[in-house]
Amino acid sequence: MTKQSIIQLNHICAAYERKKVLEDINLTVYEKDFLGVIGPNGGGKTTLIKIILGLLHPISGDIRFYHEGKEVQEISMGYLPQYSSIDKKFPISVYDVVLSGLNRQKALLRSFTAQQHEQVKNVIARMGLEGLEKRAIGELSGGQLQRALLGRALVSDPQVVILDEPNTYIDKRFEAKLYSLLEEINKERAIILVSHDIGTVLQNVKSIACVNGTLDYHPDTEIPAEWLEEHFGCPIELLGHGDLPHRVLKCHHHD
Ligand SMILES: Nc1ncnc2c1ncn2[C@@H]1O[C@H](COP(=O)(O)OP(=O)(O)OP(=O)(O)O)[C@@H](O)[C@H]1O
Repeated sequence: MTKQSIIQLNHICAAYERKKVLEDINLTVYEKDFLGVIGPNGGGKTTLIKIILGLLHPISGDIRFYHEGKEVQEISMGYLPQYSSIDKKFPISVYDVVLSGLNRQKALLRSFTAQQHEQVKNVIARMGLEGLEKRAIGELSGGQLQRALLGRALVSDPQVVILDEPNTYIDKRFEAKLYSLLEEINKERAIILVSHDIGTVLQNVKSIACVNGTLDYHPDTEIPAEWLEEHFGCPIELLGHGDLPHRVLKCHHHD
């Protein structure tokens, strides 16, 4: 069976004022894909996500969306932003954070429907946040906040879930659970995962986009060690995941 594309980026260039950040990017995301986006600091990973989400317009190139093989205007996307971009002091409860994930589906000037409130309750239960519905986000642990925001990303039942650096929420206990939850979610929808943590990415994703101004796509998790060394400029620990898990510690010297 051929894989159906859902997102296609063609020759995308992106810039902030005059500074070019992404150059001639081509990328296809497939149905039920699990795409890892890796790359060094400032390489343009978040910019790529902003382009996909429509939050930033490319200076050239185009982005197309597909549903069941047909081109459509847009597809539904859920987004978990970077921890550093969250205003933890914002006075909003867990329930309202999750509910805000349905804003785009709410009819203008209408209240949320009973069914939408039911969706919120179901997601809160799935995220293990029952009992915390009324708690302000500023009073949550990193892991609880992450689950509330993941609930917000999932509540609309989107076709793609995009997670920007989910491992910066600093809750090691939840991390293993997060990845088994993502595996579950991936049975029904595509996931795009941005992360610095190459080992975790390689263990969990199906395909990889290496971003550093330009984009190198790998349809599997075999990334040439040369790319990692050249673009990260520091020793990289690779965690293999064949039949026998193994670690390869790449070591090199700076001049
Ligand atoms: N709003 C902005 N205005 C101007 N420059 C920006 C803006 N956002 C990002 N940049 C610059 O664009 C480049 C790419 O940033 P981006 O956040 O996409 O990289 P990243 O790979 O996600 O980095 P990190 O891993 O640190 O999150 C960086 O040099 C950054 O300083």
